[in-house]
Amino acid sequence: MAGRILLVEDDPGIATVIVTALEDERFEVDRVDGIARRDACLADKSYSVMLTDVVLTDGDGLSSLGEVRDAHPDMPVIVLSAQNTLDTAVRATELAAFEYFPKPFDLDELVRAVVQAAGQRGGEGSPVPDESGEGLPLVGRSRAMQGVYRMITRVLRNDLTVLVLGESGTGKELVAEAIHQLGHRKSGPFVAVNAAAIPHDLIESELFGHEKGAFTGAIAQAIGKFEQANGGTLFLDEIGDMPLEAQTRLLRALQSGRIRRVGGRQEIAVDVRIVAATNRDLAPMIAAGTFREDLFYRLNVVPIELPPLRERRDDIAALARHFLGLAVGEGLPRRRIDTGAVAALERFPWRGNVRELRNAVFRLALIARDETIDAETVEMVLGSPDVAAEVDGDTGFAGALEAWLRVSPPREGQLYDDALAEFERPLLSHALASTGGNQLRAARLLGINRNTLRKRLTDLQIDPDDCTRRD
Ligand SMILES: Nc1ncnc2c1ncn2[C@@H]1O[C@H](COP(=O)(O)OP(=O)(O)OP(=O)(O)O)[C@@H](O)[C@H]1O
Repeated sequence: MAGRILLVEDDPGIATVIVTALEDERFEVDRVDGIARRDACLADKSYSVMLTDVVLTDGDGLSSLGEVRDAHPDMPVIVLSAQNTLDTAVRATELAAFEYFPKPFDLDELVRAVVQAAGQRGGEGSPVPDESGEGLPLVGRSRAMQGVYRMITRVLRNDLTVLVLGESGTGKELVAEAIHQLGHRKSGPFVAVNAAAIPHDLIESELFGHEKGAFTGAIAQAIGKFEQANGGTLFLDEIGDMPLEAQTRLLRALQSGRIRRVGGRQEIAVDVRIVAATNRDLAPMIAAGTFREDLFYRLNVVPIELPPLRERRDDIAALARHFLGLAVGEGLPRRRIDTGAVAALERFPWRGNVRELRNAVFRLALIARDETIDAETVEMVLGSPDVAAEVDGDTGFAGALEAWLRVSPPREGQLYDDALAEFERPLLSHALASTGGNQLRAARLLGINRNTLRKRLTDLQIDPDDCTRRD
């Protein structure tokens, strides 16, 4: 049995259709037509999910939903209603209903939501099931991930633009794939484009395509990612790395639903669902003028934030076992992991998040001497988790560089100069401040020629007087 469902529905026709569909999915369904019988059932048995209509023979199904939720906080509730008013939807959502289905609804979608809700409640398998009911490779049942799954379910039946946020390696691309595979566009293409991996001058042609002869090297017409994704989902990864001109064209395409190939005249209508992702903090980039605010609002319709792995350590055990399974598929020896090893893995900082954990587990599977990986093996292969955590706290220059890169997208061909200038500016200011503005002494302290210092101050537009005043 996939789970026990309580259906509160007074329309016998609708009830029969729902019961049959759920029984086909191996659910056991108790059907009642009013609030009194509902409460009797809830007092008697435990249910995986409750489905309820709003207008019932003996009252308003929503009015007492609050008490039901308080008495059964783990039971997801799906509200079905013919009253397709915003008010009903808002009331249902305020009562923390798992999903709200306005009638008439698509039966397949309802069944899928029930399967999903039953899975979230703690049944076996992944909380985000795919069409066949098999789990998608999104592992983890931490509270933080439950919030992510909940958001995913909210966007499956619509085309709202989703912005997936989170550090590198947290699973943003996996979330985009899940939205596509579980959503109503699943029969269409899923096309991913990584703005950080494409040279800046080619991004527009990559996204929108180009006509023959549009630029040197455009020897034939090319179809861009937007057109390739027509009818499906376009995943715009590392959106924070997109140059400003391309951002402008992207915004225009999103606003109009039409694109124009580079060098082309014709506007082409495209029907794509956009899921964008970034590991950058876009707010300071917007403030610095490197990311368009209007594009941000256009993309940030439904933000889904993936927490870093260190904030959901209770997922590490399940992820480690999942990756040991994948390792076998990659031809590595079959291994098990004991609780001591899991406890050790839970203490690492995992700056590289799930990706880093996956690589570490693969390494463990490869190098471990015994069939069972224990804490000692973890330490031998990956080093001490406590030392790693300590080093991690002391981020030093590397940490500062990372923080700076997060807000300043590298300018093609300029990164070295930009980063050195960024570092040199406070260094020269510090040297001047600590020598009371005396350039000769500052040059000696730095170990550089006085003329060099003067030239660098001019190049970097540093006023020596400012440095002494500030100190
Ligand atoms: N919840 C998860 N369950 C199983 N595997 C996961 C999960 N999250 C991430 N992974 C795996 O970790 C790796 C990194 O995930 P993914 O590429 O989706 O991260 P990302 O956030 O898009 O990274 P980046 O920002 O660097 O592009 C992939 O191999 C992915 O399959």
